[in-house]
Amino acid sequence: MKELQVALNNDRSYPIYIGAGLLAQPELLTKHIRAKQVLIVSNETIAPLYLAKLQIALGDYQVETAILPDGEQYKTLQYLEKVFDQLLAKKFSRNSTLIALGGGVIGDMGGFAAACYQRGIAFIQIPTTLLAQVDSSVGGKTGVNHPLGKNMIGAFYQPQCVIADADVLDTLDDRQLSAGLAEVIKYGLIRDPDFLQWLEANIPKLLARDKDALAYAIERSCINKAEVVGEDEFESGVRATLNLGHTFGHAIETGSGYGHYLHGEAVAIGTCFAADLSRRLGWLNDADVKRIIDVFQAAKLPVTPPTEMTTEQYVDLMAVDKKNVDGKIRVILLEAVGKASLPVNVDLAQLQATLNGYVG
Ligand SMILES: NC(=O)c1ccc[n+]([C@@H]2O[C@H](COP(=O)([O-])OP(=O)(O)OC[C@H]3O[C@@H](n4cnc5c(N)ncnc54)[C@H](O)[C@@H]3O)[C@@H](O)[C@H]2O)c1
Ligand SMILES: O=C(O)C(=O)C[C@@H](O)[C@H](O)[C@H](O)COP(=O)(O)O
Ligand SMILES: [Zn+2]
Repeated sequence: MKELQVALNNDRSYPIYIGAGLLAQPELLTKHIRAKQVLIVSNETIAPLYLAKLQIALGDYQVETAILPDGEQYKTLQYLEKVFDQLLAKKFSRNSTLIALGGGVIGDMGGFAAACYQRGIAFIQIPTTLLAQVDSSVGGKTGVNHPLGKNMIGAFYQPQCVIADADVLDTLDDRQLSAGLAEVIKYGLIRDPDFLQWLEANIPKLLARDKDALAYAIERSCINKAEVVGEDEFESGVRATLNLGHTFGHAIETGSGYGHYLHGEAVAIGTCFAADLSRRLGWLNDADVKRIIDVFQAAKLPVTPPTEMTTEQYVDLMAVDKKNVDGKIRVILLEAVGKASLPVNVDLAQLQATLNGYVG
């Protein structure tokens, strides 16, 4: 097992445990639980696979469950309410613990529920998708979607620990594995060019679920994420680089209806779009853009946006991005392959012209 640390101020640092068979090691979990009441939040797909293991590990606790329907379209305030209903119905007190057992949707919702319930109860992330193990379970961004914008209601709220058991990825389907690779590739593009090179050589192994390759990709991704979050927990600077591809990606997710495109797929398309904008600014050349498109395609990810949406719809949705300031759309671009910019104001005419090239 590998143990990494997310280093934060005020004693809020926490470990990320990465390895095989971790769900069968109850002490990893129990050493972070302070009192008897534990609520496990999961969904209808994951619970039948892994809930019993956790319940066995927590044999001495009062374990209750909140099982949500599966899908990005349920990452809403309405379904968050189901978690609060259960916490209240079972009379959970302030020293109780919420465990999020699932992918990014469950992690974001569970974390937000924990942040809100009685103004904050302890929270543990047990990520079960590649995307959640390499990105969403680390760093404390929690929240839900709104019909008009992705992750628009939420809080920064850090977990007590993250337990990433690589074995659970065995049951993940290939499309979800590829979606996770989009965020893995992101680290290479924004700050870790050596990792990008490694990925270019090893994506076939990752797609074939080679255990060593996956373990390495998860660890190196978490190292990158932990470093960025440790430097800028609340996104006043460098953390915004983790949003590469997300301004456009979130517009695709919201505009096409949550759940149609997976988050990682939308991020892959959004990153290729950001690469195109970076080329127009003279920061990348044609070969750089091709290299970026190639790496996503090698990971079996889409690279062009849905044409059912219009330029106007895209611009409208990008106008509600959290990085925007004073009504100006701001995006993360690439100054080079392996080096992200901080948020850049985009010229509206150039944005529209670029979008017209894709969607007419
Ligand atoms: N908080 C953050 O920093 C952050 C970072 C990236 C993404 N996100 C959010 O995460 C969400 C995407 O997360 P995701 O890609 O994990 O999607 P997801 O949570 O919807 O999970 C994907 C699918 O895989 C299933 N699943 C999960 N684990 C499984 C397993 N082990 N075996 C079989 N099936 C399994 C789920 O039930 C679901 O159907 C988005 O809402 C995105 O906004 C948040
Ligand atoms: O941790 C971060 O910071 C990220 O931006 C990670 C992203 O991969 C993630 O999708 C995040 O939820 C997007 O954040 P948002 O602030 O744009 O909603
Ligand atoms: Zn993301």
